[in-house]
Amino acid sequence: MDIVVFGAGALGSLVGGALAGKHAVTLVGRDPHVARIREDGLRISGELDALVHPEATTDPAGLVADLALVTVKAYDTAEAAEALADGDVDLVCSLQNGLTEGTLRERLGDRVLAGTATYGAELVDPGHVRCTGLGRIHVGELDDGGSDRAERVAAAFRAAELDCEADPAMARRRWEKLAVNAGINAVTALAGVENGALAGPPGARTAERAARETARVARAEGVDLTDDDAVTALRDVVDETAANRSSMYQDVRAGRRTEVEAINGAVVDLGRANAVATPTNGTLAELVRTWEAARDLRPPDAD
Ligand SMILES: NC(=O)c1ccc[n+]([C@@H]2O[C@H](COP(=O)([O-])OP(=O)(O)OC[C@H]3O[C@@H](n4cnc5c(N)ncnc54)[C@H](O)[C@@H]3O)[C@@H](O)[C@H]2O)c1
Ligand SMILES: CC(C)(CO)[C@@H](O)C(=O)[O-]
Repeated sequence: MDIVVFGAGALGSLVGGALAGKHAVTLVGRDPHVARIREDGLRISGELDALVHPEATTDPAGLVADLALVTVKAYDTAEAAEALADGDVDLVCSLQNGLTEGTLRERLGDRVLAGTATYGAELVDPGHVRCTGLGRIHVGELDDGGSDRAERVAAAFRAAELDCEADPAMARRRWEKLAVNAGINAVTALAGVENGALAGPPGARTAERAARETARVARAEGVDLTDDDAVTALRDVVDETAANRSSMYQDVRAGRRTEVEAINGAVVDLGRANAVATPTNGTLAELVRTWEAARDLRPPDAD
């Protein structure tokens, strides 16, 4: 399978590098990471160990592939969609956090599949990505139901020894992951703590309120996710990733823009559209925005 990975950062390099052992993979990213891959190959260390030589480019024009994986940060999704629309890709699958498939579908139509990834990846140096945790990838139709194309994508991932399954209930899975991110990411980023700090009060209270709010919005959007489902998923991830720093915590520590708009912000926006109150998500979003604004990390048109 010819695969383009659009957004060769931590997750894109890990997944794209793993796929490169079995498929024709082109990583689309930026220098110096791309330059080093072109020179010396891509080193994968940590829970996975490989040295692979995928194609790598900084040029997003004219991409042709059977499958394009989108692994840019949520706030770069529209740009990725534009670039892919100018190319010739048969299928697109996001592995991003947050609700980004709508932005992709606006530009790319029904070529877009939904995806979630719980592998942990960290870019160590240009040309070197570390797998910080094995996980699972789920792919499927945005509007639920199984499909041959989702099964084909999952089989391609499994052929490269990635843990992947096609999920006929991706809407529920995407919202469950959103509830987990809405609960963990902002609280750990603002409090400066690893995920395990949310195993009990006081952090658990705020995290679980945010997760319950997200479940209520999910149900208003027609997705069958109970408050208990959301809290159980949150508690399981807190337990499984107790020693991890969430991606938003890592972004804040590095002084980078966060994905708060695609996580807590998206919950608030969709809550408003469905007349569902989301006070905890609203407060978390405003606090992270305050941090971003103090460092000029917010886009000029942001409210
Ligand atoms: N890192 C993880 O462990 C992990 C796990 C699960 C989900 N995710 C999600 O995956 C997504 C990516 O996360 P990440 O940690 O890999 O972020 P990252 O910042 O390491 O990678 C994104 C990469 O995309 C590149 N990029 C953005 N726009 C581009 C463009 N127009 N052309 C070329 N390159 C472009 C950036 O330069 C960057 O290297 C996020 O939504 C994140 O929440 C990450
Ligand atoms: C599941 C998760 C919250 C674990 O840290 C991860 O999605 C992240 O860090 O964004």
